[in-house]
Amino acid sequence: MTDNTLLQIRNVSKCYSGLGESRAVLRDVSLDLQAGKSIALTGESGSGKSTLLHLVGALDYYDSGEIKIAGTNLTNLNDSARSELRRNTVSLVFQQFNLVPSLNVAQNISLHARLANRVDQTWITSLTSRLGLTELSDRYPEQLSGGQQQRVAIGRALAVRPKLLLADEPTGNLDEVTSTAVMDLMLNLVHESGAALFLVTHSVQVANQLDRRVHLSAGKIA
Ligand SMILES: Nc1ncnc2c1ncn2[C@@H]1O[C@H](COP(=O)(O)OP(=O)(O)OP(=O)(O)O)[C@@H](O)[C@H]1O
Repeated sequence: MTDNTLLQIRNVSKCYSGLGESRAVLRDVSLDLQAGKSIALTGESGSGKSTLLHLVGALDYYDSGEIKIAGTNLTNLNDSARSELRRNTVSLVFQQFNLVPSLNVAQNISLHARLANRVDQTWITSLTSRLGLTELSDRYPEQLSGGQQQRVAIGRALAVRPKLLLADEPTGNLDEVTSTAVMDLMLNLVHESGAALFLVTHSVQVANQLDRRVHLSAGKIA
């Protein structure tokens, strides 16, 4: 582990059990991600990509191994410490944009920053403008296109200036042209904010835009 290692995954394994059987979904997965760098996680459907992302986002629990984020060990971390990590250090962008329908664009973008009590209005105003959302600030999610909604979700995730941005197929719902534009913007903003990016994608084109590509095959890093 080097000094600027932000995410350290060591020998992580996870099984899902049900109907009397237990199935290994992740086996002995290890990787490091440095601050300011990006990794694309690729692999066939069912290879365990989302499961790994959820473990890193402290949304689920591993059976063995260890995950550390910015020096914090997720093993045995209690629920309130997990929530705090998700509020202050890690942000998530999903394929489904998960915007709050009753809040307008400006309110959605600043939502998590407000909840974390970390509103930096200069950064939020700049983010909103860079994302091309200034003119749309008063609109509600249902009045936006898919690409616009995803840009709001990216703005909301970056508004808190997370150390680690997790993204699960963030452009999976968008057409190719919109996807490329949204990805370019997201990568620029991630780079500018100094965050590390851990992104799940099926797209080789998207993966090639990141610093490194890690391939999962049947729960193991290939
Ligand atoms: N809650 C769960 N209970 C039982 N099995 C699960 C659960 N969640 C996922 N799985 C199984 O674990 C395996 C890995 O799922 P995961 O969603 O991580 O794959 P993925 O690589 O992200 O797939 P995709 O690219 O299709 O989204 C799959 O076989 C899936 O059926």
